[in-house]
Amino acid sequence: MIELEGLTKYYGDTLAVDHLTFTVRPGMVTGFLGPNGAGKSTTMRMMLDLDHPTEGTVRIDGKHYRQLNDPLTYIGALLDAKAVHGGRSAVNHLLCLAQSNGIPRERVGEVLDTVGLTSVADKRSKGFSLGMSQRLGIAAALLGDPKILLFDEPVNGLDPEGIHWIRNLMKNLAAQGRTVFVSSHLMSEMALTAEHLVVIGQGRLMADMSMAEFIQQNSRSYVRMRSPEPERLLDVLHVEGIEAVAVGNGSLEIDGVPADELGGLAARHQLVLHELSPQRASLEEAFMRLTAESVEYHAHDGEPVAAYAGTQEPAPSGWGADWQKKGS
Ligand SMILES: Nc1ncnc2c1ncn2[C@@H]1O[C@H](COP(=O)(O)OP(=O)(O)OP(=O)(O)O)[C@@H](O)[C@H]1O
Repeated sequence: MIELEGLTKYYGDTLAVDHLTFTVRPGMVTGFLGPNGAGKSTTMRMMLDLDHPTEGTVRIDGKHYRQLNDPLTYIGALLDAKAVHGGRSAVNHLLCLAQSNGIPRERVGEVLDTVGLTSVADKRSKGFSLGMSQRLGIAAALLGDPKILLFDEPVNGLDPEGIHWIRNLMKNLAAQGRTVFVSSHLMSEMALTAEHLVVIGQGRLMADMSMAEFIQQNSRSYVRMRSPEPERLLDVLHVEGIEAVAVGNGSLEIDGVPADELGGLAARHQLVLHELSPQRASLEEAFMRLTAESVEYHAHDGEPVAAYAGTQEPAPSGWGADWQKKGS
């Protein structure tokens, strides 16, 4: 497993990661979520000793990364798919990694096959599309057959077939008892892949819980009812002391009463129902709700905004003119 304790990183005056303490456990896919600039990549880089913490520690199976012999056999990672020597062929890139980590060369062919790059194994990686580079990065992560895998935005650039493939790959790796830690901005994808979530905002831990718990705690669940006799339905609910909100189309929304209870009540009063549906928010809604306050950059509808909110500074160049930093 991966254990973080009080992990903190300052870049100059910028606090990128703020006393993060959590454990990533084996046997499941753990999703790592946070708005842009929340500190996800910085945290993953520190897990791999690519960045040094200002404070705190990361342990990989109880050891510091530097103490691992042949680290690729403990932990494999895809961080930046384009961070490869473009002049090298896919096979040579993997052979170099294999040699420096005591991994037999036959393994290179195996992982190229796993990620579907065998036919372009001898091509230079600088000609690879983003999707092909992602696959090569995943091959590198799998090379040492590690127990722990980190993937930063692994579905970037992949087509629907590729996304489906990586989803199954991650689930299979977790089912084999491995620790799989993955960041993604694609909430619908994360909802299908991860069982557990770690959510950060402005470098701080905001949630560390199961997917189901996260959605339940950070969203509203209610039941929608629709009847051709909305007035009578409202009366019946009123008599039972159940509050309902009319939302148009003759639909009512009811909080805090299970759908089967409401169905039973309608049946007892011989009320015809055209709809009786429990509504549960999506991961995306739950995420937006939890992180609304910690989002660093907001897009604005309508007129472009030229300056930071709450400061007199001009908006940073490189950002679209309609991006605005939230005053904190
Ligand atoms: N090398 C660096 N030098 C200075 N500041 C940095 C550096 N790397 C990251 N930061 C800052 O640290 C904060 C966290 O950045 P990080 O890239 O870790 O966030 P992230 O959650 O991965 O964001 P995204 O979802 O946009 O990739 C940001 O404010 C960022 O500007």
